[in-house]
Amino acid sequence: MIQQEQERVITHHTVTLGPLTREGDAQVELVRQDADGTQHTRLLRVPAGLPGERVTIAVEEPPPPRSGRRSRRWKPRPPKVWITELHEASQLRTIAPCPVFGTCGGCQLQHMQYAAQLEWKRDVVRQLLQEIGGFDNPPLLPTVPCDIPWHYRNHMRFSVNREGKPGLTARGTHRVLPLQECPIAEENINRALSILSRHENPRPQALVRCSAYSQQVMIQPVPPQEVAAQLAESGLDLHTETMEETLVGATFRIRPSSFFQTNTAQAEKMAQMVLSGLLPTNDQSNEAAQQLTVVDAYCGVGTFALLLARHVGKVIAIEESASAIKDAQWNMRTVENVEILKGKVEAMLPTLSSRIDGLVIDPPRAGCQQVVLDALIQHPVSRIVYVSCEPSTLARDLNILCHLHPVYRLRTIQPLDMFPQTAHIESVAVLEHVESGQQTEDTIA
Ligand SMILES: C[S@@+](CC[C@H](N)C(=O)[O-])C[C@H]1O[C@@H](n2cnc3c(N)ncnc32)[C@H](O)[C@@H]1O
Repeated sequence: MIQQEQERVITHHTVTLGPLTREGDAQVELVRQDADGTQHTRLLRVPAGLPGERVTIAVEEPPPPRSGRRSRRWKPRPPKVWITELHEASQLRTIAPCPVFGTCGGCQLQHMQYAAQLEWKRDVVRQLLQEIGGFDNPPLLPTVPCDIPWHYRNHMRFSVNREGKPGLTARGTHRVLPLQECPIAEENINRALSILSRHENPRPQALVRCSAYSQQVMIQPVPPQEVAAQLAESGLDLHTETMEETLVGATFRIRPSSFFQTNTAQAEKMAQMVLSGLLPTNDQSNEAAQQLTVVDAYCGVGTFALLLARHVGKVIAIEESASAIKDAQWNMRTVENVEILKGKVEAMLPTLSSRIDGLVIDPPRAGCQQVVLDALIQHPVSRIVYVSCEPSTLARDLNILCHLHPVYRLRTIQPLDMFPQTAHIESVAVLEHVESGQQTEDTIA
């Protein structure tokens, strides 16, 4: 069936959905036959679908470029696809609570039962470790669940539309869906959002951060007095330049542009995983830990550095962002055994790796640069905890450290669900140095 509205060309197809892509969409192959019998197969991604489901989908072709406006950088957009009818639902399906789920670019998995999300994330990590990492049987532990997989985000960056209303953008577009609440944002962010959405906000964005343990919220740009008064009336403690968050009993100061883990409850579990991955566990463990020098590479505001400093002899923390460094210096102001280095990990770590006992490394999605991996291969470190927000680059780096140069053994790898309802996957891998001649078989410790 073809429906034409002005320039919109929409076709409908009844199909059975295939596996989920890494981005959390269901794949489907559409086969079209030409008059001469030639078959054309087209791979489409269906948001809010699940493997095995029988559905009717609508496919809207992207508009052609306006004549004369085609630049050299123009690329055809993928078609917009959505489910119009669900004929046979998967047993893993649940009702997505958000009215804009499927259209909004924020979440991809609200329609999937939470236990199935955890299992899917583990399977993705396993597959990437096998295909990219070269691990036949990786020591993969179950995904650590988020105890309450809703209202967990302590940081939202809302886009603001022409009318000044904040919201999130629709998938694959810059179109703002104005929102008064979001089911994955912390309740205090939603409270602030509902107030902001009654006013005209400056474009292009409104950043809202909150604490999981207090009424502090930080909003940028700084709201005008009238809005600030309404925020205060609703019980929120408005901060504009810095705010504080608590993690494993320590207080961290955070500026608007500094990185801080987005899910405070899961960050607590992650911090414990980092500590148990790096600290010795024998009878003399306290004394032994006091002898260690460890590096916190890509340290942000110093989360792991501050917690490690309670246990080890010395921590060296490396970070390039000026804003995060200022926060880290404040966070570590009373701690004497942490040295904070401002600069790039790729410039600093090679000068340090020969004299350290442990390393926690938490790079951005792109993973570690080759020069960082080279330094860890040339001067092996006894224990490494690699925290990753992108399992494909983690698998690539583990392949280099454990197989291409078999210097480390992968002891454990564990996904940790930092981002429920979305396709983002965080993992923590623990590596240990293998002396030459020892076997490098991967183990679950
Ligand atoms: C994923 S965050 C980790 C932060 C910290 N470990 C935490 O748990 O809060 C990555 C951090 O690395 C910093 N960064 C990115 N590239 C860097 C580089 N080449 N050298 C040093 N720091 C970098 C970013 O500014 C950011 O603070």
